[in-house]
Amino acid sequence: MEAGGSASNRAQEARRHERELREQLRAAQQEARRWEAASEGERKVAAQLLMLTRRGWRLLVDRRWPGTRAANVDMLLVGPGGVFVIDVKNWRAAPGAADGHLTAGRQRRDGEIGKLLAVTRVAEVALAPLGLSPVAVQPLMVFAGRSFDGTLDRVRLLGEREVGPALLAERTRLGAAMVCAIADHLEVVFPAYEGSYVPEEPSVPSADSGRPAPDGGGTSDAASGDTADDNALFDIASLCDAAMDAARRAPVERWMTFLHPDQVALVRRNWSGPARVSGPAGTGKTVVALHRAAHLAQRTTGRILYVTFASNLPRVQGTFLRTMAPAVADRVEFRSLHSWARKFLAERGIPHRLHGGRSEDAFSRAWVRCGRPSVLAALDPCPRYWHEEIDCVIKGRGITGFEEYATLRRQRRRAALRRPHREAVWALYEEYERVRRARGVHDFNDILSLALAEARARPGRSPYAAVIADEVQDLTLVGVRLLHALVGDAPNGLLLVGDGQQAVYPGGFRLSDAGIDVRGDRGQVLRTNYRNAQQILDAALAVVADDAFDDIDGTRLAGLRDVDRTYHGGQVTRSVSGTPAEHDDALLAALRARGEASWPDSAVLCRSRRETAHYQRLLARAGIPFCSLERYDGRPVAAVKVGSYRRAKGLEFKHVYLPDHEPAPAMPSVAAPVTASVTSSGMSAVRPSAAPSATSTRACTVVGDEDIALERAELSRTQLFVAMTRARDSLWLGSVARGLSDVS
Ligand SMILES: Nc1ncnc2c1ncn2[C@@H]1O[C@H](COP(=O)(O)OP(=O)(O)OP(=O)(O)O)[C@@H](O)[C@H]1O
Repeated sequence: MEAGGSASNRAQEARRHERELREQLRAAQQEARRWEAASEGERKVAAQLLMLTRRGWRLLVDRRWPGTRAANVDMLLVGPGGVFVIDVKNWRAAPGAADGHLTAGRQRRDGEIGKLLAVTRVAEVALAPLGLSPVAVQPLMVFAGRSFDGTLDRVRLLGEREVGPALLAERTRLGAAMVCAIADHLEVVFPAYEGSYVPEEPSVPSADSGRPAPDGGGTSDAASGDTADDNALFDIASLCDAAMDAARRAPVERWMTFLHPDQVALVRRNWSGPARVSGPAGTGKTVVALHRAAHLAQRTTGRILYVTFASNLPRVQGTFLRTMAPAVADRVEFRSLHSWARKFLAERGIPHRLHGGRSEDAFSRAWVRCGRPSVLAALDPCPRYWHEEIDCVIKGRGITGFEEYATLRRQRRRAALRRPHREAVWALYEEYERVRRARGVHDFNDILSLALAEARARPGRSPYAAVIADEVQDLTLVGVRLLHALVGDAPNGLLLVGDGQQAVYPGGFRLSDAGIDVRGDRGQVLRTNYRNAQQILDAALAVVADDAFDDIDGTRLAGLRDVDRTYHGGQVTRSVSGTPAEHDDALLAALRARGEASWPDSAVLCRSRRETAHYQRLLARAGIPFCSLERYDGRPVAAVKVGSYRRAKGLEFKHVYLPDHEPAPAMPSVAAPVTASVTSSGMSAVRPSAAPSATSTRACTVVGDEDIALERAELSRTQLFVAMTRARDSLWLGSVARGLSDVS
């Protein structure tokens, strides 16, 4: 009964909508008939656009092009869907768009595209001070008397029938007040011609309305002599569909259209060589990088490569770009660095065999033979530290000779290794390489080194006009060298985006080590946090306040950074439980208390993969829908996201829950043992005392060297800081009072 009732309500609503659209289109057609100087085809285009003006859009017709003597802009249209710079073509011959060329019959008309792009740029510049990103200003060519739907460069090409529905279906970008402000601004920048052909006063509809287009070139129904009412019937159906499509889709997020004018300036900047954008968490670095990618794609015909270290982030960022700049989305390639390198090697026919598991196993064997019996075990008996030393320091930096390693200043590594230690590390490294090669497998570092060697040996013509690396602090030196090799020092070629304070992997590098110079205006710092409510940012900064860090540009920065806050308030909840079981109950209670509606905007973030699996099981048992961050692609999904701190990099959520969040203890003497207890449901809840690294699932509790313990503690504080700064509105911090759980 209820379902039937709502279906009938929907049908009534659809009929009301249809009546409204029919009236709006009929009125627009009557008004368009008064455009005496226009051809019939142009009037039909105008009717479609005038119909939009009855739905909150503003249309400016026949405007002067500033800076030119005689050139004009056919139309500027501003509405919920953004700003459109419109050129109307009333060609006798049929338009075509193939192989990158615009044609009218057999004639090339590429100059028309160039002209439209040039005037669109003028509009972009004019709107930049209002904070409008170039992605929201779109060039549109409309063919009177034609049916057409295509794209060339970034220019949308539409026929007169397609234009109304296409614009109506655009997702909402601008509110009514902004539409007004932008249109007012454009009216000043693009002044009207005197004697513009839109009459001020309504006049009697002309007798010839509805006649076939005078150019006779139309092949579509539009030029076939339909009456206005027939046209209305035809158009109404597609307009209705488009309006319903648009209503179904949520508005485009504000940051996809508006930026701070300083951000727009970075997006549009001309850099003479490699550049870097840095800044604390949440200051809009990724937002700038995505707009920059779209902007460069709009400016060039080449492809843009956008890479990160994390494998899940490219999917999310690709979804964002498709939403904010669909016209250029297919020219921006989102990839994790390793997946890109493997594709590159395959394309170049370079044999490779990546096998993480067998490589791990090769290291374990090397450790047993060469590491455990050496001086290294006295410094840190846990092989993980030494595995990281090989991964992040030796192979990550592409070091192939001992002497280079012997004198290396090891970034972000605290333990002072004397020569005998370094000799022992080198012996371990050589043994690992020997075993790995014997097994015929490559590790992740090998993939990047092979790709770098190939890129340098056969540079060829880069398929990329530009390369953008996000979260660059997590790449290795070899990784950054590889990206640099793709575009070199070309103007606007390489953009590195990231924040040294958020480095969640050991080791590190300086850009100068990679031969990359970003001095002067090519190194830009963002300082305004747009993401985190103040309480959350303060709590997160307190965690790393005492941890000064080396940035990749070689400067040393204090942990407590100067950040301008835009978002006050927020909620930080600390929950301390007596046992792991009580802790997990508290997490479920907190999730339930905030309510089901909040779950799609919530994330439970965990220190390790093992803990992630534990909390996924917990939510599954509690009947709370969840989605693994490994699979999340940025599209709305009605489930709580669950994943590790590392998988959450670059992402954000309204509500973040960090169960068992305490960072690793700072001193070896207080290193906590692995704790295990049995919950009331009989489930074993095992929690390692520190966040295990990706290279080992075992948690190390025995630490020999104080500096190594301090380094580990610092890294785990950084990881916690990154996880905390994923929260926009609320942050839940759960912990177990260890003393209590140990005796239970
Ligand atoms: N100009 C702006 N106006 C309003 N919100 C903005 C603006 N710029 C960015 N934001 C918002 O700030 C949030 C953080 O942006 P972004 O993810 O780009 O920051 P980030 O510096 O890359 O963060 P992190 O380093 O922590 O990953 C985004 O959700 C976006 O909504």
